Amino acid sequence: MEEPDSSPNIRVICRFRPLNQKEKEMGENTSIEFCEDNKTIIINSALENQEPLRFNFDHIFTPASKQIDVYKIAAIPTVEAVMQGFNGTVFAYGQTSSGKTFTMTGVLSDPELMGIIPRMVGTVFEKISTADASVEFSVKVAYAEIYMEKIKDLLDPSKTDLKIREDKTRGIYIEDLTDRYVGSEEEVYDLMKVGTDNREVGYTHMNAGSSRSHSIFIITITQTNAQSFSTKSGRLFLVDLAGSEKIAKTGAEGKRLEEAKMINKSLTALGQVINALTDGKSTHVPYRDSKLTRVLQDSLGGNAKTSLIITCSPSPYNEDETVSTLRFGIRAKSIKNKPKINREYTVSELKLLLAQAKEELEKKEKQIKAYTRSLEKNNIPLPEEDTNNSVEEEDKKVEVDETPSKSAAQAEVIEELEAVRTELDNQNCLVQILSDQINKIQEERLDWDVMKSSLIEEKENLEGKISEFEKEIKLKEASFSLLESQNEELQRTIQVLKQQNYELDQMITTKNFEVERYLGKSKSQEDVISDLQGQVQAEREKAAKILQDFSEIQQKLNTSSEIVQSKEIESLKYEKLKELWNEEKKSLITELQSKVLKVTDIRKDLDDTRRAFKNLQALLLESDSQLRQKNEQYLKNQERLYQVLEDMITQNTLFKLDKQASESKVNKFQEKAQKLEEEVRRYKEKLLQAELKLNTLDDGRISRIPQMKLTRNQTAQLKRTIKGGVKSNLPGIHQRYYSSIDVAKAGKEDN
Ligand SMILES: Nc1ncnc2c1ncn2[C@@H]1O[C@H](COP(=O)(O)OP(=O)(O)OP(=O)(O)O)[C@@H](O)[C@H]1O
Repeated sequence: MEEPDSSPNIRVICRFRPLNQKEKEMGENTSIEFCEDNKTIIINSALENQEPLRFNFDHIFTPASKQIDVYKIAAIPTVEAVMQGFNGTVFAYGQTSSGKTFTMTGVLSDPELMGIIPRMVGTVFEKISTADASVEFSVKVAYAEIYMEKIKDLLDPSKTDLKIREDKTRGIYIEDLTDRYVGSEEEVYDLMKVGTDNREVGYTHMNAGSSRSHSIFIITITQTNAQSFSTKSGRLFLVDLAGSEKIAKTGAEGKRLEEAKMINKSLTALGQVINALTDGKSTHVPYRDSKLTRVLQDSLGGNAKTSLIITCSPSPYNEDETVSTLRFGIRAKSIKNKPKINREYTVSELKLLLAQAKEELEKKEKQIKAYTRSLEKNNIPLPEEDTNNSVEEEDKKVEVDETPSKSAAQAEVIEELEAVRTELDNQNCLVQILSDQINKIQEERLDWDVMKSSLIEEKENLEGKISEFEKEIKLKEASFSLLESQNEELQRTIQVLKQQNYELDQMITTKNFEVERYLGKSKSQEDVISDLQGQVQAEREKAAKILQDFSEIQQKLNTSSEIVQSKEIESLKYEKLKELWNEEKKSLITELQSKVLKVTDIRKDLDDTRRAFKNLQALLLESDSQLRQKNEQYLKNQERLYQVLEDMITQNTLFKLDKQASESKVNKFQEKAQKLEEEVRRYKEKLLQAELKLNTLDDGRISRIPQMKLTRNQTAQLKRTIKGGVKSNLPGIHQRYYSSIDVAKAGKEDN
């Protein structure tokens, strides 16, 4: 068994067809050199001065390759992946008449020449027949074509302009496209025949049976495990593109010309999508530029494992087209897809997810409680719970979210829960950072408060000291002015005493002069002189007394001047001290003001932080209530799922009963059919005998019995399942000859 492809890249396989009759007539030389590694080719151009071109692909098939080999390499990994629940695409691209339809469909009636599509169908049913009996499969088939930019349903040609839609569970799909349940490969071949007959095919100068449309054959395989009810669903896209052509070369005109233009336009859009996906700089991929690229959106860069088969002609006559096809393949090789298994969860898987979610919820609740405690510890009030919160709205939202697939809804809820959880984690982190900050700020604030009160105390002390100083200064100023006035008084007294001293000196001098004059004039006057001398003596004593008083006053005056001087020095010192203190006071006031400003800032910060903290708390509570609501919703969903499970079990039992009844009916019908066949055989024998008789009697007047033309029954489409390990009841393609459903172009001759 081939291993499914694990690379996300598109696999590109190149196939060269043999030279056709027309090409052989132009010469059998080929410019293609196939290397032994089966991955490289060199094109030795017929043009002069043209360097050989080298191309490398995942595999290259020579013109001698067999259909089975192409199938093994190009398609088996894809069908394996589809059976595992991946989406898979195989599409063929190439010049007109290069062998796309031969590779994709081939000759249905010939086991050797049949192409990829019938072989894949065979593999699907083979895999179902060997699968575990506990797995139930349903296989659906749809067939569409894009012709002149319109999508036509090939299984119901009345649907001619179908629309492309996209949704979460189905991805990109064609709306209203007939999807038929099939139970065997033969049923699929029948539908292929119906579709191929409805396809736009026409004669061109290059290909007598040229496909004028892009065809898309879709097989959807859904597997349900009957025990766990888990489902996987893989969609297989098998695309046969219309061939690109040079209009001048194909000589298209009229309707063919219009078709060719439209084909080339959509292939150009395909090239542009591939360029945008691979050039590494495009921000937009123009999938919507054509129906083809929109339908192939998941296959190109999306959810699918894709193989591209590029088909080429080996003739030098088609060298340009071959090189351009090879370049297309090289570009497509670097497209990276994102394939994933399309599955739905089982009840037990959902239960496990629910248990995990509950565990998460409990963890969150514990965290919330811890935060609430820490908030209370920090004296931060808890915001009031908003009980009016729109539970109804949330319920509605969940209901709307409930898409057709329950598992998708569960997955979405889980995803949302996960998102809420991450958000909560982030918020908790923030809350932690903020509460740390708040604690730090509160500590700082306490320090500031202590500092502030010590500063205020210091300020008050200083102010007290200042007023004491001022009082002292006032006292000293008063005593100083008193001293000054005393000083002035003393000065005045000194002046008076000096004046008196001077007058006394004058008087003594005058008296002395008189005495000397008197002594010189007469001795008799000695008595008078001694009297006068006594007077002088008395006057002298008086003067001496006055002088003594004066020197005492002088002394006093000196001491008071000294006192005044020392007072003056003291006053100067005090002035200096006052000045210094004023400066210090100023700087202290400035410092105090800046500290007060800082405290205000901190208070503001604290208020902001508190506000942010409150908001976070609100968010936390909101998230908490959302989580609780989600949990409730989960439980509701779980109940609903149990209900669905019970319904399904009941249905299953009913189905089994129905099946038994149907089987017995079928047996009865088969018995009846056998009897009828027996009767028909008898009638045929009788008829033959009668014809023989008639022939002997025939005179030419008896007309022939008209032949009955059988038409295929259009059965109503009920879901049909095939049990794993059960072989389809019709013979396989290898045992049956399909003369009536050969592909229109099978074995046709080229022009
Ligand atoms: N590998 C091959 N071996 C033998 N015959 C082939 C091979 N590939 C193509 N042919 C024949 O070449 C002819 C053209 O092939 P086909 O119709 O598959 O081309 P195409 O690419 O689908 O053309 P268009 O784009 O015009 O529909 C057919 O008759 C087909 O049988």
